Amino acid sequence: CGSDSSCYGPTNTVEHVRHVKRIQPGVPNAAYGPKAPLEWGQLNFLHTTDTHGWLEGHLKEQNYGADWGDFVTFSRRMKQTAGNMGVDLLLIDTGDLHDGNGVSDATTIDGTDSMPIFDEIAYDLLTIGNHELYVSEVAYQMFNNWARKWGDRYVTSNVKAFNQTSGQYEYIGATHRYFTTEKGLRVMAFGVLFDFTGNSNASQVLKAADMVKEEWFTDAINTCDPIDVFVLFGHNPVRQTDSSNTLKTVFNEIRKVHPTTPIQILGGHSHIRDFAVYDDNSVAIESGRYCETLGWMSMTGFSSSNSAKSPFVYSRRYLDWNRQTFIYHTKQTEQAFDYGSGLRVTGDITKVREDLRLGDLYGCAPQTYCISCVPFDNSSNIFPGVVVPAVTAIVVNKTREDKSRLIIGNTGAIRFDLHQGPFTYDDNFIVSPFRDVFLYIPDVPYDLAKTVLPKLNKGPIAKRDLATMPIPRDSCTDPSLGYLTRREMRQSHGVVRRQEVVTSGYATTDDWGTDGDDTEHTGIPNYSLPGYFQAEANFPEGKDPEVVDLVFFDFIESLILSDLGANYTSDMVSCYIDCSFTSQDYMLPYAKLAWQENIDNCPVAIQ
Ligand SMILES: Nc1ccn([C@@H]2O[C@H](COP(=O)(O)O)[C@@H](O)[C@H]2O)c(=O)n1
Ligand SMILES: [Zn+2]
Ligand SMILES: [Zn+2]
Repeated sequence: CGSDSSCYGPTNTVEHVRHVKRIQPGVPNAAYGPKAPLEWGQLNFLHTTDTHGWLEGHLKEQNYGADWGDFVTFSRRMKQTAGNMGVDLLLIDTGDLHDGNGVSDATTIDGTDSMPIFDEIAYDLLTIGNHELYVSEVAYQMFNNWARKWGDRYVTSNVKAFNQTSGQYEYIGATHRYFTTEKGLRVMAFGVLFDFTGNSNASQVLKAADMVKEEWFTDAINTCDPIDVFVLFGHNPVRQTDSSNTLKTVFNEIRKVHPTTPIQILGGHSHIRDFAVYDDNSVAIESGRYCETLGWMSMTGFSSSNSAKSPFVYSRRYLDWNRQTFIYHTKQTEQAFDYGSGLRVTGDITKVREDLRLGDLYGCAPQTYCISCVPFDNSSNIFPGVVVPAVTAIVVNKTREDKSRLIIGNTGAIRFDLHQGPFTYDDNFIVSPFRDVFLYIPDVPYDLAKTVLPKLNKGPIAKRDLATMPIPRDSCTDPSLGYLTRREMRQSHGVVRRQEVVTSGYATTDDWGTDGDDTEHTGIPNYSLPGYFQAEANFPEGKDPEVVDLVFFDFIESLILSDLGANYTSDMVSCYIDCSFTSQDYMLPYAKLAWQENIDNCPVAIQ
């Protein structure tokens, strides 16, 4: 076919517009909650991304209090609405399913108990995130179990896994998916990961620039089968932030062959709400993180024969992940909303939480400590407030406890704010989910060791995405008295009470301005933070030590060695406490050590 336009089906016609048109949102509702009904189009999208195991919802933040069971009900009701309206609704996920919550991370292999909970969502398309590829066992779980189960709906256009039987790297999911929607739109979908290099050797990530040269890809974009719309979805920020972003590479290749066919883009990875206009016939949405946001996008402009009638009109909306939102947009009441399927999933999550003992209490945090709602050196910041004292007190090799030590970590290892009140087994994973081993080099001259942190913070970050991300919460809290069980917590915030106030939360600015948030919020402070933190432990009083044990996460070993210079090599590095002592293991002992006051009557702070 090549570039002969006759062979790639319907194309846009006539009216070419300079600016991508949008459906005007309705009049805002003054009361707290969603501002107006969603603007449905002919083709609609619900988008999840970077859920990172938060299937239980946010137990301490009522604005994100829905759980995955509520989402099951919502997605089913929305599919039915689409059916009743005679339009299409696609459900899409763009990866990072693990690392961030006890539901996904408290099992020996991440995801063992959380992945089955995804079963009840009828996703049309899913793709892989970098967090499915750090650990070989997890990559194989995706390859051997979930890719098989999801079939051609799991599209991993540039990610392969090593098949131990064939001895070859093979695509984990499908390279692409060509399908026809219920209403007859012919869709060609590609699912691309950014140019990720931190994967274990169980997988192989093809650079997008190479992927687009693969025969299957050129065949797919030059196919004689008609294509009404491309869906380009991937674990990739929708805005070109750095050279590892691959969406634009693929977009450009599609455009060479299909200059005006609509390309709907869905992204993730940088954990923000965002929307970008690529060209007159292409827009892109990114839908936040951690089951805080559900993304909505719609488009209209296909003729009755499905040919594109430019200009298309689009809408986008970022929905807060709570039952009030779900109930409002399905025109239900609190009493009538639930489906048995959703309630069963809620029950499954409760069972997983009980089996894994995620509610076990380890301490009572005296206040809230956040990652970026206050400056990095503020005592309410989680680094000086919790992480530095915790690693100082707990990360100690008993045989070397008399030595001075510098402990260095990447700030990206801390994933979420720590809320005042009960600190549970679950909170350990919420704050520090990774299994990054504490390594060390003994007796490094202090004059050299002390140069490492400044060098790290000047150099490239072991990718710290959170620095640019808004944290949607107040630093002040409103503790209600008494310790609540999970069920009580859930009941107390399952429905956000309507108040005549605008609460704090995401206030997003994107290519279309500031009206994308479904519920208006006042916004929250978001201070930037360095890529790395450091704790000084057991230093002599009033003077510098001669040498220190330099302790660090294995995740940043290569950076540390390069900053120490050529005299330091990996054979000088060993496990500090033992090779199973990781970043999952210091917060619980610290909570036991530092936060026992009020433990029997620990007030829950639900924001
Ligand atoms: N073992 C690990 C793995 C990752 N990180 C941090 O997570 C960041 C990536 O997270 P996304 O959700 O944005 O994909 C990575 O840049 C590291 O900061 C880690 O610390 N340890
Ligand atoms: Zn992520
Ligand atoms: Zn990611």
